[in-house]
Amino acid sequence: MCIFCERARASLDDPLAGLDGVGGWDADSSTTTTTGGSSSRFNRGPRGSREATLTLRQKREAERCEELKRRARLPVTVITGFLGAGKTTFVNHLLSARHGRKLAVIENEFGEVAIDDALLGDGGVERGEEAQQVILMPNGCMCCRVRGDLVDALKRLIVSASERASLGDGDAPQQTQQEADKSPPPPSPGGDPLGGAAAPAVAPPSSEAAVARDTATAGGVEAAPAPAVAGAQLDGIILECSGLDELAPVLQGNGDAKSSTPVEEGAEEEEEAADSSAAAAAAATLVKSQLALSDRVLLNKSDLISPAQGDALVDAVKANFPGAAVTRCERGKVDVDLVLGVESFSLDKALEMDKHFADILADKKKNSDKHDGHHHHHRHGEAKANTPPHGGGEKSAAAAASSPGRDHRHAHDRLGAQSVGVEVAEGPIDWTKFTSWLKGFLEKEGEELIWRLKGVLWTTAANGSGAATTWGWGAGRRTVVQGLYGHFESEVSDWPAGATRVSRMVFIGDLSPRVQEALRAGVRSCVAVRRARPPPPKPRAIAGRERGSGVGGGGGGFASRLGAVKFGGGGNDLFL
Ligand SMILES: Nc1nc2c(ncn2[C@@H]2O[C@H](COP(=O)(O)OP(=O)(O)OP(=O)(O)O)[C@@H](O)[C@H]2O)c(=O)[nH]1
Repeated sequence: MCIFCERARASLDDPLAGLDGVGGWDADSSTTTTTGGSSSRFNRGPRGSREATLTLRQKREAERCEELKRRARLPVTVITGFLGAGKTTFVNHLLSARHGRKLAVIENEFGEVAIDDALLGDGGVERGEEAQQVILMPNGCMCCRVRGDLVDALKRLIVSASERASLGDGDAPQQTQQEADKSPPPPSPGGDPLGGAAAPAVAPPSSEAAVARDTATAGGVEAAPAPAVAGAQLDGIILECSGLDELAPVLQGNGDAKSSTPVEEGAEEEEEAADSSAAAAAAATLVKSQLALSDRVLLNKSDLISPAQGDALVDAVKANFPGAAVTRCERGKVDVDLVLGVESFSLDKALEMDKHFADILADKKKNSDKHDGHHHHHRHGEAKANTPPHGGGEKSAAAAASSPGRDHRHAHDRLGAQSVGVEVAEGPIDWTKFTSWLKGFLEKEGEELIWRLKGVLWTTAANGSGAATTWGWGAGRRTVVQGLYGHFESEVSDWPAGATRVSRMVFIGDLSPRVQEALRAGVRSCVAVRRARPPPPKPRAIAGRERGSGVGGGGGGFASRLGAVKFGGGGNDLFL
């Protein structure tokens, strides 16, 4: 707060204090003094009804300071939900809807290779009129590994918003609080990736997207102390989907029935069964903990269930989590006012969360020297290095009223998910080959192995036309692949002008090292074979009409003309 504001505040708290020497205060009578030609009256009426009047300049300063404070309040919305629940789809809805806010998305990408950023924002979202911004926080759990990054990102957004506010906004017309709440800070100059186009929002981590999309968020961060922000104990939104058969028991309270059982070393089958049980229990815990912290619950993919199932699920959520507003939707399409700027942050929940963090730290310390007792989640000696830190939502686990004492690591680890990322830039993927390989792989290895796959592929031009790979790659297509549990779909479009062609795929699931390697090799094996360009057509007799048109006159000219039209000027230019 600036010196003027401090004095102004002090004077309003106690008119006898502060402001001395600034405007002049006659303690004994209602007098007016003048400073620098500006009116500076501090009228003292009957005791207790004093009224201070600031100079225009002082008022400006104070207003500016308040403005700065107000603008620094950047609401943050955390979006979380399980793999494939529809978080990215929802964030894209937020980004493209016309709501008058500018949003930044802080996204915790779960996986070795970033995909979600390509699916958000510039990656093909039809944007609304407001500039948007996506900030990536690769591969981490919001509550542990990337917590510091999240705090940093939010701080920078706040600072950048404050800086913008201080740049000449003092003379701007005053907004109503409501307008101000909806009005994002203006872009800052210079293309600063954080301060540039947009104000903040947080996007989901891939799996539990905190968008803080657990991965996702949008909206604002209160200028709260960093730990509070980092805890993502802000507005929680869960996007849950159509897996109602599985979810309903969880919500009914018996989803934890298959809790972990002690596993004996060497009992392979039992261990696998326990793994599966533990994963189910961990998933249940995760869902419950996310729900416990959420103020808004979006039941997405309602198109995939019957109305009766939808009713049952809504009832179950309401019965178990009465604090949450439940909305059914398809493709995340809800009124944005339902989820942005609701300011539903709960201090109680936050405090509980802080306790949870303290527990985690203590637990971490206690176990640092011990062999991990949860050996069943990294079975068959799998390397742990690649185990994704699943779940910003587990941080909520301890905060979940139902299970405050849960071990944070349980939910992380028992999910037992690994991710494999593949990036290929040498050439486009032969789409026909890729689909055939993927189908074969899932048949052979089992569909349940891969929980989630997603990618943006540079595919041969043939994709979409059904034709086999041609001798030239052409411009290639941009193919978005989305898959859940053995089902996958694709969407083909053209690459935006100037975009770098590259293929990126991520697979998430119960992936042993062998399977991980097979997935990497499999994708790479689908790179299109670059065929030699066929020789130009032989010179042939030109029909009279053609000759008359001036196209002919020589076989070389014809071929050259053809090349220019179809292949961009002839030569071996196979890469248009
Ligand atoms: N039928 C149907 N499909 C949907 C709906 N919402 C999203 N999807 C599809 O579900 C798949 C996953 O959606 P995403 O938005 O990528 O899910 P996510 O939660 O971000 O997934 P992760 O990246 O794994 O965390 C995509 O193929 C979407 O097109 C919906 O309401 N109905």
